Amino acid sequence: MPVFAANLTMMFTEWAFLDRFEAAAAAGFTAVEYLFPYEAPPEAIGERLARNRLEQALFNLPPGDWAAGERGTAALPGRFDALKSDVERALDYAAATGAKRLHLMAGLADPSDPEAASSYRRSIVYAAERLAESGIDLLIEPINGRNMPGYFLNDFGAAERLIAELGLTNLKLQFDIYHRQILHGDIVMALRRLLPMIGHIQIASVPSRHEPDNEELNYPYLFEEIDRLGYDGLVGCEYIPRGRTLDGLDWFKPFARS
Ligand SMILES: O=C(O)C(=O)[C@H](O)CO
Ligand SMILES: [Mg+2]
Repeated sequence: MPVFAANLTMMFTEWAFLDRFEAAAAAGFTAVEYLFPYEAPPEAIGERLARNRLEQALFNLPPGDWAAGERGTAALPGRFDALKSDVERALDYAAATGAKRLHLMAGLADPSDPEAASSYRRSIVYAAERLAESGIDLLIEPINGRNMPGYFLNDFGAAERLIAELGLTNLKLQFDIYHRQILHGDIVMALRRLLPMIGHIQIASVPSRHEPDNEELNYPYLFEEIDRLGYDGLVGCEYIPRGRTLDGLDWFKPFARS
């Protein structure tokens, strides 16, 4: 059975961030992910993880000025020095939480801009090589333009080619099924073909990005396929609960830690 990670940025928002760890564990999750941990001390997060016997699945490297609309800086020329310190900051949190995969966001840039493409490659190579020293994988994730207009990495084919071309053993694909369906569809055949480079999977309903129990995707079938493929990573629940988080967890009951 897939091992699911509660996304504490989008789920359990009825609680303060540091209290979400206990709420997720009480609901039966054995792992968590979130977008950004940086507003809490790393040791406080590490303590919550240990106290609640939770695995830290993933978080994002610092994304630039999120409040100002930035969505990562890796593809933004002139931001390389800041990216290097962002990598160090993320590594501090990875050390405190035991995270073994970090997601590097590209930023808002034109995919056909050679300067952006060059900055993106440079950032990825630097970050991947630095993370490799700690046995951590670097993930890149294609994101659809409806959710993130202008995002640089907006195509699974481009991500696949870049990962293959760079040949970095710890550079992996963050396969968000929600984005895959919106961008390209053909989810199962893509899971089968890209499995060797998949470092993390995420789920949500399409088109509303709610619990994986409704709308256009057949998640019970997809969970069985993930098992058939022998995927041994984690599945991040990156969805917006329709109502209260706990009221929307019927889909999760067969997978919950008792
Ligand atoms: O947008 C997504 O799907 C992600 O997973 C990013 O990490 C956060 O925007
Ligand atoms: Mg995602």
